[in-house]
Amino acid sequence: MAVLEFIGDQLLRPNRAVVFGLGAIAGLAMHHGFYIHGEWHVQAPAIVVGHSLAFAALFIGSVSSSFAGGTLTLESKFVFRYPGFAILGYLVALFTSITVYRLFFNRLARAGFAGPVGARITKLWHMWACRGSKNHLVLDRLHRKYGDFVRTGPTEVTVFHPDVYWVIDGPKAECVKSEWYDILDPNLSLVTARNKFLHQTRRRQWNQGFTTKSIAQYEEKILKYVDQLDVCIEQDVAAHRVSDVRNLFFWFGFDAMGDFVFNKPFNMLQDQKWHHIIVLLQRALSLLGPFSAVPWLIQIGFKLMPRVWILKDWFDMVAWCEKQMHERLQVPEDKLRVPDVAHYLMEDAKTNNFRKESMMWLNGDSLLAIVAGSEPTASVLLGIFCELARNPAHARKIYDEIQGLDIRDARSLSRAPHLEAVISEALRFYPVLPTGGNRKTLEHGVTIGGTYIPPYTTIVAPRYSIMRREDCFERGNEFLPERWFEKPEMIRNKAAYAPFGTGHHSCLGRVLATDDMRLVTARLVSKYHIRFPTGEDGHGVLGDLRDQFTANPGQLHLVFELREKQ
Ligand code: HEM
Repeated sequence: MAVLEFIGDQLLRPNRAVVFGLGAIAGLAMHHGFYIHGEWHVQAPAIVVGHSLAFAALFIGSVSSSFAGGTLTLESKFVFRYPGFAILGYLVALFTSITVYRLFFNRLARAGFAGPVGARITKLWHMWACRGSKNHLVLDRLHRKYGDFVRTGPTEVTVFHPDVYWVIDGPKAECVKSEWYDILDPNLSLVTARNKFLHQTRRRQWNQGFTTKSIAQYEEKILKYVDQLDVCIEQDVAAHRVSDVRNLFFWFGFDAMGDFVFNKPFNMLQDQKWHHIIVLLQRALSLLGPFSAVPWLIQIGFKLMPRVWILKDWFDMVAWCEKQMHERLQVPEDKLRVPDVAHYLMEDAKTNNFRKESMMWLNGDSLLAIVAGSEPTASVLLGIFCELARNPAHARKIYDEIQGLDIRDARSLSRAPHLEAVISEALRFYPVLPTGGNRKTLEHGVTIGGTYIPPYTTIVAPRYSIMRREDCFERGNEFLPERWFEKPEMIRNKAAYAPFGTGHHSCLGRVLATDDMRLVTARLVSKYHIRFPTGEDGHGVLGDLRDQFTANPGQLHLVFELREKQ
């Protein structure tokens, strides 16, 4: 059957069925020859551009061939319809093939994993479900509906089984980080390194900045910000003002991080206002709420529309983080009283004569250090103080046990069991990564709690739900620090507890963050009674929490009152 049919002597018109069919064959070939194999998210921008160019070329070719030799050879109404039929055929076949394959034939479909139909077809379903940045609640609902293994994407399973952390991140783990972690491409960073060897090598460099000695040096700096935090609260007390604790803890987190990472505080506690760049950073991070579900869309946005909407904030933030590192590079080392985290990260760049790749690591790691070193601690502190106000008995117990301990020494405070228990419980109840931290199986797949997860499947392990499982934590939906020392039987399965991650990808700032929380909690509890003001019940901290890879908790206002002893 001919592609073009003659009408009259000269004029041609396309055989629509054939043109449509040819397009459809191309669509099926693209799906089965290319897209079905391997990862394409990083190439997504090139795919969009390539397709746009190819479609445009079809139209241009059609127009120019219609006027071959200066005379019209194609019937005019078909000049645009002709390529249109081909493109339609291509797209219909491509998307139908993708849908049918994902619904009935891919590995997860054949293995019979249950999940919402929309999620089985496309992750755009998930993006829409997360438009309010409440992925932790979206997944929690799916858990209740479908059980411990839920298909939440064409090639994604969300696992609520407590063994998941050990399987995906333990010493024998046969998983890598998922596509999400290419978010900083082309920059490199420790947390986003998907290649195990590269990750290990970079982690060794980071480790040098987290030895017992360097942590002790950072803590000395941090004490200054505990003092400043206290001054802010004193001022609120003197003015009979309610304290905006969310602001205070975030300012504390960023000021302390600025100092121990870049030797450069943001002075937010001192000025009692947000630094404009931190506002920008928080706005930029908010795009991770809905878009984390769709790494290919993030790549398209970042690479094709970097100056549009909130994406501009993201790139301004990245540029600013890089600038901090570059400015830090200019500071002579002998000017530093004690080395900061940047000092250790720059070692590699110096050794390699600031080669391009070393600078890419520095750029990516500056963003990692800024985000990881600030917000997580602030958000758990918010949880701790919300619970202390809700149940003053915890504050009373902490107050009693820290008498006789040095509240400016985190090691000394580690001997206060109720304080330790409150921190452990806050890390469980207010997880810093409510759902983030996806991994991907390799060629052999993995087995979790008796269920086989096929090769090349993304595994999501939502801490928010797993750390509340009733079969792992008795009365898991309640904040009960007692389970961590007086009533160990209330912890039924400790495998479910992984606030700092597990194994070789676990948090490097664990000791530092825990010490920060000890120092702040002990200082404020030793000096103040804490209560909710009228109309506040602390509900907003979790209720308004936005899951943007890291948790962004809601507002909290508290009244601090000086203890009589003062
Ligand atoms: C309460 C506070 C914190 C919690 C709960 C926490 C939790 C975590 C978790 C769960 C991960 C794994 C992320 C992933 O798998 O993608 C992680 C990674 C990391 N955290 Fe933290 N974090 C906290 C504070 C800090 C602080 C203060 C720092 C200091 C800079 C820090 C530095 C890092 C780094 C460098 C990594 C990447 C480790 C790697 O990939 O090898 N964290 N954190």
